[in-house]
Amino acid sequence: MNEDTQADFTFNDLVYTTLPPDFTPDVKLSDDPNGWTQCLLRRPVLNDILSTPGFPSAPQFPIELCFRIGPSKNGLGMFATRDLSMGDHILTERPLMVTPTCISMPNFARRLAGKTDSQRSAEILNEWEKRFLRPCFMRMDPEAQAAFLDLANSHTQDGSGPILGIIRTNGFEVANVVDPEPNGEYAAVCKIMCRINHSCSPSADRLFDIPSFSFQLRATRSIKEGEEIFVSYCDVLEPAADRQEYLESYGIVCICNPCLPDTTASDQRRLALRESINAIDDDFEEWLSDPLLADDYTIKISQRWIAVIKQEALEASDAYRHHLHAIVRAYVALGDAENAVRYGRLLGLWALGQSGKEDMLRKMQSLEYLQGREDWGMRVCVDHMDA
Ligand SMILES: C[S@@+](CC[C@H](N)C(=O)[O-])C[C@H]1O[C@@H](n2cnc3c(N)ncnc32)[C@H](O)[C@@H]1O
Repeated sequence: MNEDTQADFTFNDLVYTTLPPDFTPDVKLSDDPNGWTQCLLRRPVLNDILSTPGFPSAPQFPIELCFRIGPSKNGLGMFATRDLSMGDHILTERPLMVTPTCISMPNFARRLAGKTDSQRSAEILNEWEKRFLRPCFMRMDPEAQAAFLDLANSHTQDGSGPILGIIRTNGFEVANVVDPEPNGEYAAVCKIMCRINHSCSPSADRLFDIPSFSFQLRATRSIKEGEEIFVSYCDVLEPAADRQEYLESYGIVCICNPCLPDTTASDQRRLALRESINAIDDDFEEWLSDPLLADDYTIKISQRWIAVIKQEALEASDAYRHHLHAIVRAYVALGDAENAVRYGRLLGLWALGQSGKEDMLRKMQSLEYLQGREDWGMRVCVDHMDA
């Protein structure tokens, strides 16, 4: 890549840029094993990224290769090549491209007056491709362009150009790169991570680390050698019909287990699970202040919900974190060292899977930390027969 194609250029408030910045002449994308990302960003977002503490830093890679990409029920997919446990690091990857999911075109909109809906839609898609996405694509190294064009495209019949079609099929939300204004989300396309298929009971999750400008993929539950690894493209606690509506943008008719008819029982479990989160704090306060309630009152409640989470294979969902935390909090309040550490470790592994950071795991499985909390031993154990 040479300096001409590396230099930033702006279009209205949008900036075409290469991250992390590197202006070394004659350096090719393939010369750096971590690669670069071609980005189209609004100026405030770019400024936020550039001023993030630690940016730019080298990505942290897994110790060994533990997956392969191969044929699946849904085109290519990712498969484990060894047994994996919750929190295990599967992949680190810098995206090929990051672009906004929504672009306002106020001047262009005037040209659409008097056209039919389908004409308007075709012209908007064409403008988006030509004016906004193609310049970003043209900044890529030829190898990156080839890898990008090799990705799946489920939008070949709806008027999307090839670049937009590939972004719509593969784009993963970059959760922590967001404009302050409405519709300010961004989508990232990666060479390897975009081969992972969707499941409404996923086994892995991805997180984006701004300082290294890379995704990390981690297991959210045990995965057996040879098993396909899935992430979720949607909110897994939504009912099946709502999930399906969202998944249509990826060109997916989901056929994973919880989406197979009849979905009523699974929908009810997921809805109840979502609502269970709201009751956790009230149950805990009630338990703390009522010595007549059994010592394991809130623990049993959360354990029952964790059984539902396992039944639906939803360990990746936030509901798992909430219920693990509720159990840790109860054991801490009871001053039960063995169980506080046991569940603290599970909570730490969950957090590792979501954040890629080991410090939470170290903290949550440390008895010293748990005993140092102000709520340690807070609930006075009473003999219920005498109470
Ligand atoms: C991000 S790509 C995943 C990798 C893709 N299978 C490939 O061959 O490159 C998304 C596409 O994979 C397919 N896909 C992924 N998950 C699916 C699922 N649960 N059900 C049906 N199709 C799925 C759809 O064609 C979707 O448009």
